[in-house]
Amino acid sequence: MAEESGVKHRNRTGLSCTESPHNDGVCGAELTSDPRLGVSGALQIVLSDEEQHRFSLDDEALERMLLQERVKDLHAVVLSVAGAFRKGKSFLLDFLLRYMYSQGSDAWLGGDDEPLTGFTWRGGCERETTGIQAWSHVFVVEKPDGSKVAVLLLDTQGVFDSQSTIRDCATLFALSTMISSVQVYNLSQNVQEDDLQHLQLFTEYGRLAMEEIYLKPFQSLMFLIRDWSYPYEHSFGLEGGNEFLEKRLQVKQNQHEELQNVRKHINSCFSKISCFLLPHPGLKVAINPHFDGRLQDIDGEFKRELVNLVPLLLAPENLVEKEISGSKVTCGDLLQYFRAYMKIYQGEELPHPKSMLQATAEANNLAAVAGAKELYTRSMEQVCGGDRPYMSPVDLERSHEELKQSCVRQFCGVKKMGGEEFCRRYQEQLEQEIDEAYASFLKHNHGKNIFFAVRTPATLFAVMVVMYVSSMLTGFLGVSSVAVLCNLLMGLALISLCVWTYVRYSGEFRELGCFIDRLALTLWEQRTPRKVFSKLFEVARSKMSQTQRQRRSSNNNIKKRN
Ligand SMILES: Nc1nc2c(ncn2[C@@H]2O[C@H](COP(=O)(O)OP(=O)(O)OP(=O)(O)O)[C@@H](O)[C@H]2O)c(=O)[nH]1
Ligand SMILES: [Mg+2]
Repeated sequence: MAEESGVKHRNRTGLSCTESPHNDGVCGAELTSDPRLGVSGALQIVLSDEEQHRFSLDDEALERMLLQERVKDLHAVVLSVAGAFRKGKSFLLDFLLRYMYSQGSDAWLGGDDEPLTGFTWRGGCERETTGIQAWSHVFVVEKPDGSKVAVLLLDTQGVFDSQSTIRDCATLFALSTMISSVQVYNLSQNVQEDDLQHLQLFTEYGRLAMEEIYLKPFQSLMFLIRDWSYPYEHSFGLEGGNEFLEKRLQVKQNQHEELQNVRKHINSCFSKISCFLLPHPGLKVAINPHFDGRLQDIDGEFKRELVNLVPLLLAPENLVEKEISGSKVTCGDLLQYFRAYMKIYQGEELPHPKSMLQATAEANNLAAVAGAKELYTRSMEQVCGGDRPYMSPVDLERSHEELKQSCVRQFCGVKKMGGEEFCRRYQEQLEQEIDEAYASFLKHNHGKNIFFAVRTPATLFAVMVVMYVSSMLTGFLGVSSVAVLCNLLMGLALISLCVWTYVRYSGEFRELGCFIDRLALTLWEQRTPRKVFSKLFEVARSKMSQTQRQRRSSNNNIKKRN
């Protein structure tokens, strides 16, 4: 009977989606036997990978649902319910389904002893819904102006369950907010400051993923406060809710900047914000493990307010069509947006939202790293900065080691959050950054060495001298081809020297200057002039012996002829 700690309410028929003509051709749905709901069901459109903490789109199921002939060209109205887990989101959505299926009947709430079915809901403390589910039946509704719209209902994974990271929660909340035209933010008892802070974080994560930032990136947000216990201050329903929310979201002059920013952010994100205060549904709903959603077990006050709430969201005159960049979106377009947004969240280009402690600990540690590194750079500038003369590398290394140690001591001395293990990672980062800075100081110091400064012109000059002597020698020995080659190389060295001087003087064509420097360095390190010279000498010697041999044989021939 009981699954985990509560009874699941979904009533599967076991029918396959292809067996019925009434199921909109959508597969993957959990089918229900409720005659009101037909054989439609909850369709898992965003699947969550528990281990990898990744989400994926069931593209095929979504395509079959949104590209049905009867809805694909209709403007979409998307209503989603999101918020903390175990707060009655799926339960509420099942009443929304009853309303949609009743087609305007006043008795839409149903009979007293009918179990509540649709999106799976249950009692207990463990989470139920995962990823994002859509009701497989897309409702076609005619608005008072005669236009037809397609209404989609989305149920989302509750945030802050014990298995999801902040990033998972932010991804699902942001995705559902970006896709929906009405987002119901389901809260319990009150609007706490952390509820607002999380809404700020999640909507900012959504805004980041949108290609262009519009003045108001999202449409309608309704704070739905369940188990409202203060009707004597703000009455149940929309009016009391709006009064209450206006007070909560008010930006006051004497408010701390942090509080002001949260409020300004939320106000700036949504075109319309409202609030509805819903009473407690009664103890049977909250704690009876056998409660299956029958109206007879629900408090009258709750039912009265439910009758006011649901038409506010779904009555034809109140339906809000989904708009992206100012134009209304059809079901067909919605599929493309869903795919595009999902891809962004699957990629790695967005920053990862973190828990408050982790973000604060990171900020603490990064600030301490920056402070310690600045101390190192400043001190090293005094030791071997731009205007200081060349310093012996041994002394420089000694200064570096001393400063590094004192900077690490400073880093360890700063009070930081996150614990020892966490801080050690940042200490390692600091040490690495200091070593990199040292490498650059070392290079700079090296550049001040007079010998280093003249290395390129000295090498080129040496090449010129060697080539000059070689060309004289080989010319004298009669190996004119080698002499010409030597002259050519001497000319090239001279041109390189001129170019290098010009680059150093003007600061232009620096790539060319670097190339000449690298060439000179290679010659310098390999002692190539010496090698070239010995090679030339060898070539000249072999040429000489060859000409001597030729001369000898021609002399012999002459002698023979005589
Ligand atoms: N206190 C209280 N409980 C409610 C309310 N509405 C539904 N419940 C109960 O809350 C429990 C959880 O309902 P669900 O609809 O499964 O909750 P959920 O938010 O979808 O939970 P997850 O899918 O795990 O995120 C059920 O036992 C409902 O009977 C409400 O307004 N107040
Ligand atoms: Mg649920």
